[in-house]
Amino acid sequence: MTSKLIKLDEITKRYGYLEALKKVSFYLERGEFLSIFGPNGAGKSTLLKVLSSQTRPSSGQIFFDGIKLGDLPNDFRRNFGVISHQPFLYENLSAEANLKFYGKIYGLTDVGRRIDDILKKVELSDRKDDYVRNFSRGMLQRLSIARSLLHDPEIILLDEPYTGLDQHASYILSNILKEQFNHSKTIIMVTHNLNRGYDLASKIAIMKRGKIVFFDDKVNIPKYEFEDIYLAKVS
Ligand SMILES: Nc1ncnc2c1ncn2[C@@H]1O[C@H](COP(=O)(O)OP(=O)(O)OP(=O)(O)O)[C@@H](O)[C@H]1O
Repeated sequence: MTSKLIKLDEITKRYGYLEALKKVSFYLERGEFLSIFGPNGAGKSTLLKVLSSQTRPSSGQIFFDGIKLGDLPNDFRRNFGVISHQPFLYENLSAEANLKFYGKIYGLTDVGRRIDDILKKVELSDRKDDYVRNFSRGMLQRLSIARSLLHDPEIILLDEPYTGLDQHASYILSNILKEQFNHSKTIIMVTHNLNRGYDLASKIAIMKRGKIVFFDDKVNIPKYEFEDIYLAKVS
């Protein structure tokens, strides 16, 4: 086992003539929390999609634990929890039925206990029998967080997870992410919220026009300087 849990080697992603990612390289060790910032269109979501195998890179290699993505067994995807713009929930099922469905896909044996625990964490226990079609946007997002963490994944990828969450729900999510980080999960989060992203992270990346233009340990970046660094890198 290598300490480099995730390694990207010159990842390029083209959509026609547009290069959404241009030779992106970095690595993360197990248990790190990387926050990725950058303006609209910088390639942040594309990077997460490539990492979660939702789209293939045009060139370059991704390694997990030293093994090429293409050489990993199919069930390797179980190691991922992905929170993206799509909730991946069935509107005509209750919250609990949705989670049971995912529990079955992941072959979880203790699904009842896990569902109770995770619904408690996202504060939806009292709505577990309600149809998802009647959920507000923030409740959908909370259930989507519950769905993505139900199988206790090693690697958590989040694309703007605070979108649609009110202050209390944002607080709940931050606490869940801190807990996951304390349990040595490896986390990559794309966010426009400099403050929150900085506070949670152990590493910081800034992207611009498909390139990583800044990548460093948070300990090297005083918080009071971070906004200036960000603005200088993206302008
Ligand atoms: N499926 C696609 N087909 C064609 N172009 C795409 C596709 N997905 C993304 N792009 C383009 O790739 C570039 C990077 O998009 P991406 O969504 O990765 O940016 P982003 O940094 O996540 O932006 P935002 O902050 O607005 O979410 C953009 O120019 C976008 O228009």
